[in-house]
Formats: sequence, structure tokens, C-alpha cells
Amino acid sequence: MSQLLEVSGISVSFDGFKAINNLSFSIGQAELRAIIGPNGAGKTTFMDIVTGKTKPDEGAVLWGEMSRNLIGMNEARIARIGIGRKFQRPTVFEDQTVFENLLMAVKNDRNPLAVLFFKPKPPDLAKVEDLAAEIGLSDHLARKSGELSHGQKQWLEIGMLLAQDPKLLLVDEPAAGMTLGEREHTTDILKEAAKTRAVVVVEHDMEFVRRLECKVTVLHEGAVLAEGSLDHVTQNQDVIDVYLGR
Ligand SMILES: Nc1ncnc2c1ncn2[C@@H]1O[C@H](COP(=O)(O)OP(=O)(O)OP(=O)(O)O)[C@@H](O)[C@H]1O
Repeated sequence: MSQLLEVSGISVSFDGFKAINNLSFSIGQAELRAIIGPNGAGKTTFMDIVTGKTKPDEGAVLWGEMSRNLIGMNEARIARIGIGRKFQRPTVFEDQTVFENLLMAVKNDRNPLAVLFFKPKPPDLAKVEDLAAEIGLSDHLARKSGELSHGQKQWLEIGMLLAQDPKLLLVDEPAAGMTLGEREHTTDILKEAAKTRAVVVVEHDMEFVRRLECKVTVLHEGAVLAEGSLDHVTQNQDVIDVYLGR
């Protein structure tokens, strides 16, 4: 299988401290991957590099069949070529309904006023309905987003990102603050999304990672410490020493 994203030998230092240290990582077109690792391992910095927020001092970040180099591209351009990022805190428009939030995302205009003057066409409406079904909010389309539970807001934001049809979706700690039921539903959404695109999930919650049933990459001190199934990496003595055993 050809790789969608191929990161090789990236390093970045902040004031002399190597936050990412010769890190290599790759993911295929329709693959789900969990990234785990202790605080300060470099997980956020890694995502910052892939999305163009941080420029590495060394290494290559290659994208797609043409192996385009993403280093030096700005964040907006990287988003346009198909990399979506879900931050930890949901950023939906609370005064807008679920329907309006999804429609704004389909239209790719995150301006609450735009939706007032927008006459959606049948394909847009069909897409909103499909997205709502995918994230399990079909029965909540008319509700103000501010009334949703924390988990439902997270799903809505995932839906808004999926509206852009990203080829790669990066998701930062989705399980935080969710009930068990919400976590289970979130794993279902992410597994489904990864059937047609690459999805990278950074998460500390090991039960959540187990339910994802995917390959796991363990980061430590800015580099890959171990990679493989969850059972494989959790039996690795280095992983136990630096992460699990603490
Ligand atoms: N802009 C910055 N300036 C200085 N140091 C930074 C900067 N960004 C990250 N760091 C440092 O780089 C290291 C890696 O941080 P990063 O946030 O990527 O880790 P993480 O694995 O995401 O941690 P966590 O699980 O706590 O979110 C940390 O020691 C952090 O303090």
C-alpha cells in the first residue's frame, strides 16, 4: 500500500531543547493510527509540524502520490490539500443549530452570517444529512449546538471537519471529558471515518486506544519508541519504563 504521509528524520528544537528528535512516521491512505506517549513526548509538536504550524529544523514531510514536500507550506494551504485537525476543545458555533454548523462546514465558510444568506442546494442538504448520520446527530439537527453535551459537540466538530473531505484527519485527545458511552460512540465514528481516509488519534486513554483496534505509535523524547499492535507496544519494556509503569 502506498503511503499518504511520509515523515522522515524530522527534528525541531525550542531554545536548544529538542522537542522532536529524528522522528520518522508514515501512514497509508485508509488507515487508523493511535499515537500515545508521556507528557512532553512531542505528540502536539508532531501534529504542529504536519499541519504547517511549526517548521522543522531538519527532515522531510512528504504528501500523496506526488510526494509533495509540505515543509514551508502555510497552514491554510496544507488544510486545502486535505489535512484536517481537530483540537482538544470543540469550537462549534453555539448559537447556531447542528444543521447550520454542518451546512457552514459543507459550504466551507465558517461565518455564522453566511449561512443566513445561503440557499442550500439539494446536494448540500444531502451531504449535511449524511454527515449527521455519520456522527450520530441526525435527531439533533434542529438543536442549538450550545445545548449539546460535550461529547455531542466533539462529534459535531468531527462532522464539520469531515465535511471538508480531508484525506488525513488529526484528532487530539478526543476522549477527554467524555462519558464511557460517548467514548464508545467516538471510537465508532473514528473507525468508520478511517475506512475512507487516514485518521491519526493522539490519546492517553488506553481503553479508548484499545477500542480503536489499530496500529499504535509510541513517542518518547521526540522520537518513535515503539510501534505495532497495542498488545505489542504495551509489552515492550522501554514503553513500560517510560510510560505505562509510571
Ligand atoms: N513553542 C515551544 N517553545 C518551547 N518549548 C516547547 C514549545 N512547544 C513545545 N515545547 C516543548 O516541547 C516538548 C514537547 O511538547 P509537546 O506539547 O509536543 O508534547 P506532548 O507529547 O504533546 O505532551 P502532552 O501529552 O502533555 O500534550 C515539551 O517539553 C514542551 O515543553
